[in-house]
Amino acid sequence: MSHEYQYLTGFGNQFESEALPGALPIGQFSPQKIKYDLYAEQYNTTAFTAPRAENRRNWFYRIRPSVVQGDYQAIDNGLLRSAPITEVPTPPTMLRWNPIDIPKEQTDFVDGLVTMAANGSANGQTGIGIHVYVINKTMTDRYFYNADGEMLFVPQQGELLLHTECGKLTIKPGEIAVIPRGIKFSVELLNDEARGFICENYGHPMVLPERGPVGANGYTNERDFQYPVAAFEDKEGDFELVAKFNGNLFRCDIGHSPFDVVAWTGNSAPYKYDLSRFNVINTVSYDHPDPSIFTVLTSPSGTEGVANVDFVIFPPRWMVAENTFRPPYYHRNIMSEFMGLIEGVYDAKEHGFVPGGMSLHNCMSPHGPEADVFEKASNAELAPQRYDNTLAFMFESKYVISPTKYALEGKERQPNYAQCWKNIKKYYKGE
Ligand SMILES: O=C(O)Cc1cc(O)ccc1O
Ligand SMILES: [Fe+2]
Repeated sequence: MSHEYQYLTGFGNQFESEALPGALPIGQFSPQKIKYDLYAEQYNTTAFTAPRAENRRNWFYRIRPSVVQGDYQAIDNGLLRSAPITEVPTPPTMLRWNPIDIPKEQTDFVDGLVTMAANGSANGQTGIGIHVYVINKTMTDRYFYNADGEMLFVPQQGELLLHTECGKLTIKPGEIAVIPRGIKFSVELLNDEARGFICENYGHPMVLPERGPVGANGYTNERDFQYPVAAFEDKEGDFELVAKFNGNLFRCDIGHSPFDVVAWTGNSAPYKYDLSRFNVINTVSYDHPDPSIFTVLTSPSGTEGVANVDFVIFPPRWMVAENTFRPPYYHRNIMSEFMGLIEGVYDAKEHGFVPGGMSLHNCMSPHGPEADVFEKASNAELAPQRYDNTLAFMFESKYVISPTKYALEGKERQPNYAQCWKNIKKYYKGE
C-alpha cells in the first residue's frame, strides 16, 4: 500500500498551512476571535530569547487547546530507558547486536520501543537516546509525545504513516523523519510489521551541516526536506495521551483527538527526507576521507565542529580511489560511534553485521575492517567499482554512549564479536 501525501518543502522554512480557508490569521498570531472559533496555541522548541536564526516555534489554530486533557499518572517504562544509564557500568568493549525480533504479541509503537543505549542527560538536554522500534500494531485511541527530545526515525523494515499535529507523513526504509520535541503524534503501520531505529536527540535540534568549499549545493539540499500540510480531525472518545517526560512514561486521559489543528504556521514541524537524494561527494583521487562527508543532519554541541550527534549514512556510491585501502581505515576515535544497517552489506563488515543489526564502538575503542575484508581489500584490483546494495548509518556523538542492561545482557548481543579481528595476521618480517 503506498500513499501519496502533499508536502511543503525547504529545510527549516517558516511554513504556513491551513486545512480550511481563512483559518490562519493574517498579520497577527493571536486575534481576539479566530475564524471557525478555533483556539490559538504557541508551541516553542527554543527559548523565547533564542537568536532569530536559532529560534523555533509554531502557532497552532486548533479546535481545543492542549490543556484540555486529564492528569498524568506514571506508567511502566517497559524496555525504554533514558540518559544517564546507571543500571550497568559502561564497558569500552566493542559491541555488536543481531536485529531485535518483531514480537508475536500485539505491540504498538509506544510498547515496542527498546532502548539500546543513551548518553548525556535527558534532564540536562545533552546527548541522545538510541532506540529500536519493533511493532505489529497501529496505535489506536492512543497518542504520544516526547518532552525529552526530538525523534529521528530511521526505518529498516515496513512503511509507517506518522499522524502529527502538523499533518501526516509517510516513511519507509531509505527515508527518515524527524518529529520535534513535544509534537503529539501516532504511528500507523502500512504493512503488517515494522522495525527501525530512533535517535532521540536531547540536545540542540538537528540542522544541516555546512558545505564549506563545496559551495552552494550538494550533500543535503534544503529543498529535499518535506513537511506535512495541515490535516485535522474532529474526533471525540475515550483516548489516552502518553508522554515521555524526564526519562519516564506517563499517561493521561484525553477526550478528543489532539490532531485537531486546522491551521499552523512556524518552523518547528516534523519533516521527512529521502536518503537517496543525498548528494554523495567523495574522493576522486586517493585515500579514504573521514565519514563526516556523509553527514545528513547534525546536532551541534556548542563547541564548534563537535557534534552532540551527527547522523551519517553510508549510501550506494562509486568508489574510484587509486592506490588506496578502500574500506574504512582501522580507527580509534574520541567520538563514540553507534552504527546500524538498513539494507545490504557494509564494506568494513561483510559478515555478522546484518540488516537490522547494530554495533557500538565507544570513545577510543579500536575498530575497523574484519580480517577477511583486510585480506581482500589490500589485494583488490583498484578499478572503479559501484557500491550497490548497501545502506548503513551512524549516530556519532561527543559523549560516551552507554548501552542499557538489555543491550548488554539480552539475546541479541553477539558475544563473539571481537572474533572478527582474531585472524588479522602479522605480515611484518623485519628488515
Ligand atoms: O567505524 C566505522 O565503520 C565508521 C567509519 C567509516 C568510515 O568510512 C571511516 C571511519 C569510520 O569511523
Ligand atoms: Fe569508526
